[in-house]
Amino acid sequence: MTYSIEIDQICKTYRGVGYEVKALRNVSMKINTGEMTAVVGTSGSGKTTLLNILGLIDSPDSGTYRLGDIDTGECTETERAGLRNSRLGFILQEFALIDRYTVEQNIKIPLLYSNVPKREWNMRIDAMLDKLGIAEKKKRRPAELSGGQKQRVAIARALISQGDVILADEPTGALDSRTSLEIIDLFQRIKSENKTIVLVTHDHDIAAECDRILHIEDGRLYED
Ligand SMILES: Nc1ncnc2c1ncn2[C@@H]1O[C@H](COP(=O)(O)OP(=O)(O)OP(=O)(O)O)[C@@H](O)[C@H]1O
Repeated sequence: MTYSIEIDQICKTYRGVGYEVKALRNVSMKINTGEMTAVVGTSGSGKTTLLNILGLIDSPDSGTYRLGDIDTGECTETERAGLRNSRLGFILQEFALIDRYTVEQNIKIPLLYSNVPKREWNMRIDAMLDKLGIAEKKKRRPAELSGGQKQRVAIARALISQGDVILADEPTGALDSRTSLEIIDLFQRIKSENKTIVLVTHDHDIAAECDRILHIEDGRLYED
């Protein structure tokens, strides 16, 4: 059986002059394709560190991480960048949109680093805008959008390269509770297209909408 994500005995320690922080301690988990998993934990417990490792932004000190059938520890930096662009979609804290770009330009960014032929870009962007219900905002800039609309743009940007694993850091953190639930509904729709979603959240109501809840405490992972 191949899991979408399989990590085994991952450790990560941050070291500097006079300090050492064990951010992840022997973390193991398997996530199936099409599962929506919440990672919850208090501030400083290791959630972002885990997400950065899953996103191939950072590497563990020890342990293995398989993305589908690929052992990422065996990959070169170029191969990791290739996986980031083709397999993964990121939704970062506070949307992380570029203010001076329009909605369309923001969504286009991952395509610049992908293998998607240029002639397909406009069609893909329009289809994605339609799907997320923000087609009329195409030429607007982030400052002209509501929080929920900004988050939809961030989700569109994460989905545009058609990666199969979506990693989201506090995707509802900046939204009121009604808009948060709308965004979670959207995730559930995305999930039904066989995407694997891992989201970090402080919000237990949001976590409760996921298929699984993983808790991190002081760098250790527990499942409900
Ligand atoms: N670059 C770094 N250098 C040193 N220590 C770090 C670094 N990044 C994170 N840490 C430490 O590692 C631990 C885990 O941090 P991490 O950002 O993963 O937590 P988190 O659960 O995402 O927290 P929050 O919910 O506040 O974002 C914390 O103690 C943090 O201070």
